[in-house]
Amino acid sequence: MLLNLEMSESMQLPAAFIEKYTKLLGQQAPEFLESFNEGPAKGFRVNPLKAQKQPLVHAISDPVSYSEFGYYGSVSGKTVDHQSGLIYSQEPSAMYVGEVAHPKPGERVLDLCAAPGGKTTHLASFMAQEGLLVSNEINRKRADILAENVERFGLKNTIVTNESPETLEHHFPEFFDVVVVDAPCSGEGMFRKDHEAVQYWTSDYPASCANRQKKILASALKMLAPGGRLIYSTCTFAPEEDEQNIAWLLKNYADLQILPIKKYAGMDNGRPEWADGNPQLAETLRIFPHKMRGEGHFIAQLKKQGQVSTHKLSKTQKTNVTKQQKQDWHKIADQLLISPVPDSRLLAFGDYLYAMPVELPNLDDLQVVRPGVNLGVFKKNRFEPALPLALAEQPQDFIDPVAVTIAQWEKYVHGDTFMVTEVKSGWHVLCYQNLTIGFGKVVNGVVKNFYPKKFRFEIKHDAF
Ligand SMILES: C[S@@+](CC[C@H](N)C(=O)[O-])C[C@H]1O[C@@H](n2cnc3c(N)ncnc32)[C@H](O)[C@@H]1O
Repeated sequence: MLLNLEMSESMQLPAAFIEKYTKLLGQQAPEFLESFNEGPAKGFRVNPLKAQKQPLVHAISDPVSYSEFGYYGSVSGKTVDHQSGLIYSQEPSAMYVGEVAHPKPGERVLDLCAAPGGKTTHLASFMAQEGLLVSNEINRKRADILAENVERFGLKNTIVTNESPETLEHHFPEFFDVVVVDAPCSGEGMFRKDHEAVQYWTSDYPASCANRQKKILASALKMLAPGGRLIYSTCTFAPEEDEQNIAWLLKNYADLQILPIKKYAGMDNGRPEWADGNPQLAETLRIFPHKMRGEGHFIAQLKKQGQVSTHKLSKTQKTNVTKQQKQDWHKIADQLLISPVPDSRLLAFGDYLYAMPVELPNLDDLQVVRPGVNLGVFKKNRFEPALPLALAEQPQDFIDPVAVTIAQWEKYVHGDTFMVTEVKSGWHVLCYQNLTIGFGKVVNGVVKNFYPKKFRFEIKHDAF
């Protein structure tokens, strides 16, 4: 018999790290340092944008008190909950960033350092598919993963860009109501999850991260509209990257003020004495792993003075599809969808067709990974619908959805064909219970499989 036990190995922390936090934390230091020998806290959020309101496989018996959508527990990627985008795996203390940001439907939101998408999917959970969420990631490979997670979550109001903050600032001057900077950091709060992260740590690392963070923050502020909010977070304990960066902002930007953050049991105030002593820094927030079930986070919320503008866009992105492309799309869309997206929001990117968010700014000269929902691909004289369209809509939005059993779902995600009865030939969305899972093309009772090869997996059933 094999026992699957999750062991936590004792961690070798750098001597300089131990010395630093012993000085900073005083009496609390032993408990803090000891917490690195425990296993990491795990959690997930449930996607409120899906018609299915509760996970079908994952238990939601252990809610995270400060998060509307969060639960403790690990996620299995090989489940219908995960494949359909109903759940997103996220370390519990990271969930408080999205809660603090809590954008409203209709707002313009920027997630500046967004991959792999934990905060983006959380922000979108509050936005009810309205307004605009620009989810940006500087690293191309990570931006692709971000786009996959955005698509799995089914986000219609979100575009994914792959830009540096310096480039982005020229496109969106004073544009956003909410800007989230979940900054690249020294990652001390990742040590338990990723033991290798310890190897990168040196005593100068936090200071070099802080320099990079200041540059990112300067760009972020150029994009923040008057009256808008900046949410800054890190998953590190280093004061250089946390309170000291906020002290720097307050000194250098007279139009910024700190907004208080609600603190739940176990959460700490920021430490003014770890920066320049400005008492307002106590309004920032710290989550420590020895005080809460989480890996640790720092969060600050700031407001830019001024009146919220009326949001007039000088130039919006116009549709660019040809008459032929429109015809090819409608041939399929009119059979599949109860209300296909208006033609004015169709955008062709090479052979791919996207549905743009409403009121999308002009995207010329930007590296865009995903300008909206990928509706499908133009093939020779025909259009093939794509998985992101299935995941962005709910079963009731489709004409003739096909209900599959769990055994058929397993075949689908493995890339196999399967049989259905009394289903008209042609394209259909496939649903397991109240979840859309993808498209299939039915030909004489056989469902041809169009689940993308890169996402396929096998469910192994234990033999008795
Ligand atoms: C802490 S991670 C973001 C995690 C993400 N917000 C989430 O919740 O899933 C920081 C991100 O910043 C990106 N990054 C690195 N250097 C950057 C820079 N100079 N400007 C902007 N982003 C940067 C990294 O590639 C990384 O994906």
